[in-house]
Order: sequence, then structure tokens, then C-alpha cells
Amino acid sequence: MSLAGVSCLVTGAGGFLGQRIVRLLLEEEEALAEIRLLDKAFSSEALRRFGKVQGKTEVKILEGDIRDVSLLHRACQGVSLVIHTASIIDTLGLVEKQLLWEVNVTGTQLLLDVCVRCNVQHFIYTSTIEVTGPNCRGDPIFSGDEDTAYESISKSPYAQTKRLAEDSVLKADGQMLKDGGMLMTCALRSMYIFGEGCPFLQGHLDKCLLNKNVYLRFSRKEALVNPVYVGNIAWAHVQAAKALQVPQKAKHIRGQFYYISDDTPHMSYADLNYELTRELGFGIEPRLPMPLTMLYYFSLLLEIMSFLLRPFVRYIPSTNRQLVTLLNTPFTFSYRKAQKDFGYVPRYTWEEAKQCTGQWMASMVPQRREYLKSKAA
Ligand SMILES: NC(=O)c1ccc[n+]([C@@H]2O[C@H](COP(=O)([O-])OP(=O)(O)OC[C@H]3O[C@@H](n4cnc5c(N)ncnc54)[C@H](O)[C@@H]3O)[C@@H](O)[C@H]2O)c1
Repeated sequence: MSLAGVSCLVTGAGGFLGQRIVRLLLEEEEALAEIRLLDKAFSSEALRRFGKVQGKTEVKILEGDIRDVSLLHRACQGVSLVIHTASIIDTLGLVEKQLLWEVNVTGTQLLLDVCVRCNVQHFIYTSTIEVTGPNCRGDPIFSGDEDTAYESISKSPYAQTKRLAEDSVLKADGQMLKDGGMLMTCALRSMYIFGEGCPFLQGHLDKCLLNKNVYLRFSRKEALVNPVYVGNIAWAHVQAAKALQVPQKAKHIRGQFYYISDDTPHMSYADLNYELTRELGFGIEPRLPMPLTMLYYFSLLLEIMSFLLRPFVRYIPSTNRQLVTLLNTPFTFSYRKAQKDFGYVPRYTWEEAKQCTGQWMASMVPQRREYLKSKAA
């Protein structure tokens, strides 16, 4: 299986995952013809990194908004594969709902429409485990798969937008293209992603440094999850893209969603932070700041305050019930179906993932300390 000669568009290419997908595409032995990178903004660091690995593949940067249809036209004209990772991630409710909706849902629908008009054959959507759950009751799942029945009732606006976007993507499978061909789509439901450059890890590191080098325990030890390393979820996109080129394989993949995890040991989100930087000698608080039920009602109280203050001031609490449930519900998934249908196996072992991520976090410590000091001054 190869992507030799393929022209591909990656949206969200300047983001944490997007950058890693682009890097893997550029490293492919049998070079792609062209990769177009679309994002609302690219850091100079990201552009420098792309320059470093650029080989025979032509790289085109398209800076702009996913809601701009004329930009989407330019981006899709002449490509046969779209990897759509661009999205706003918002677990706290910091972003206005309308914007979240426009980018995550409308943006995806606009992109699908343009793909049909521009005869794009293959479309891979980066979805999230949050479209499955956990639900508000916090029902656990252990080693679930695509057939696991689960009552998904999430109130998180982000999860709702991702679900709607995923639905549009999977429904678009089989649509007739303008040239008489057919659009084939699939969605990869990623676990929480960790790795070098992960903005969430940086946030946790900051809080740890402010807490005298002790990680806050925001999830109980028993809340086992299986996050995925950024290199592995990126690799899953590449593997799915390759398999879609082969009609015999594509017929199993199209219209399907897949859970993508790897061999990261099952542990709570808080324990993952600790594990990744164990060698730096940081500690972790042994218990949640208060019993789970109390934490839940405390979050409810903050939500009520936020609601009551709304006419006067926009107050976004640092936690909410949905987040408390997300962080404290056992929720693990296997990648068996992705392995069976498109040959996905993690490219990096847990040891490699831990080492690379840990080194990156260690390299961040001095500058984060400086930054936090200057902020406090
Ligand atoms: N990070 C995680 O733990 C995680 C877990 C599961 C799924 N995902 C999914 O993976 C994808 C990538 O996430 P990430 O962690 O790399 O986040 P990220 O924020 O680093 O990347 C998203 C990119 O989308 C771009 N973007 C946002 N709005 C845009 C717009 N209007 N027009 C064009 N580009 C826009 C951003 O600039 C950013 O570069 C997302 O679809 C997310 O839902 C992430």
C-alpha cells in the first residue's frame, strides 16, 4: 500500500496532530505528488519543521479559514485525498457556541460539498472518543470496540459538534462526484492525544510547577483510559489513507468509524502526566481535592454561578460536571477493527512515546518556569 503520486489536502495542518500527519506524509518512501496544508495560522516553528523534511513532494501552504468556500475550492482543486483535522477543541466552554458550531460542523459540511464538486475521492475525518462518551451518568467502558452498545448522552457542546460533523462525513460516503466517481469517507475516533507539543500537557505541567512540582490529581486512579501517542494517531491516518487507495480494502473502510488507541498502558489522565515526567522527580497528589460526588456538585454550583452572572459578566468556571465525568470515568477502547480493516498497528511503542514526550516536557520546564515567574511578577 502506498500514497505514491497522490495529491492530498490536510486541514488543521498547523495544529498539534496536523503537523505530525504532514511530517509522516513527507517522510513516506514513495513520495506523494503534493501536500496542501490548510490552517487558520501556521507558527514559524511549524513552517521551519515542514521545510526540514520536505523531499520530492510539493508543499503548498494555504493560510485561511475553513469556512471560506473559495479557499476550500482552491485547496481541493486537483487533490484526491482530504485529511480533515481542523477543529476547535473546547472542553471548558471558553469558545462561543456559534463559533464552535460554524467551524466544527458547518466547516466540515462546506468541505464535504467542495470535495464533491472538486472530485475528491477519499476523505478521512479526525473524530474523537468524546462523540461516544462518557455519558452524564459516567457509565464505564473497558476495552470497548465499534460494536459496544452505549447510551451516548453528552451535553458537551464540543462533543456534540464533533458527533454532528462525523455524521455528515459518514453520510457523505457514496455520494456521486461531479465526474461520475464516488466519494469514500471514514472517521477515526481518536483517544486523548499526548506527545511532543501537546498543549494540554503544557497546561498540566504549568499547574504542577505552580504547585511545587506536584501534579494535581484531577482524575481518580481507577478512572482508566488509554490515550494515544500523537505519532500513532497520525500513523493511523496515513494507514487509512493508503488502504483507501486499494479498492479491495476501501470497500470495508468506507462509511465506517474506527477507534484509534495504541499500547499505552491503561491509567487515569492524571497518572499519565505523572508517568510521562517520572524521571524529573515530580510528584502527584494522592487523592482528588474532594470526594468525587462533592466535586461534581461543586462544579454544578460553579455552573449555576456562571449562569446567574451571565447578564453582567462572562464567567467561565475552571471545571464543569461534564469535565469531571470525562476525567473520572473508566473509558478504554481497542484498535482491533482498525488493525483488521486497514492494517493499523502502532508505529511507536509506549516506551518510545514516553521517552519522546518526557524529553519534550523536560525541555519545556526552564522556559515554563521563567514564563510563570514573569506572569506572577
Ligand atoms: N488533542 C486531542 O487530545 C484530541 C483527541 C481526539 C480528537 N482530536 C481531534 O484531532 C484534531 C486535531 O486536534 P489537535 O489536538 O491537533 O488540535 P489543534 O488545536 O492543535 O489543531 C487544530 C487546528 O485547526 C485549526 N483551526 C481551527 N479553526 C480553524 C478554522 N476556522 N479554519 C482553519 N483552521 C482552523 C487550528 O488553527 C489548529 O491548528 C481535531 O479535530 C480534534 O477534534 C484531538
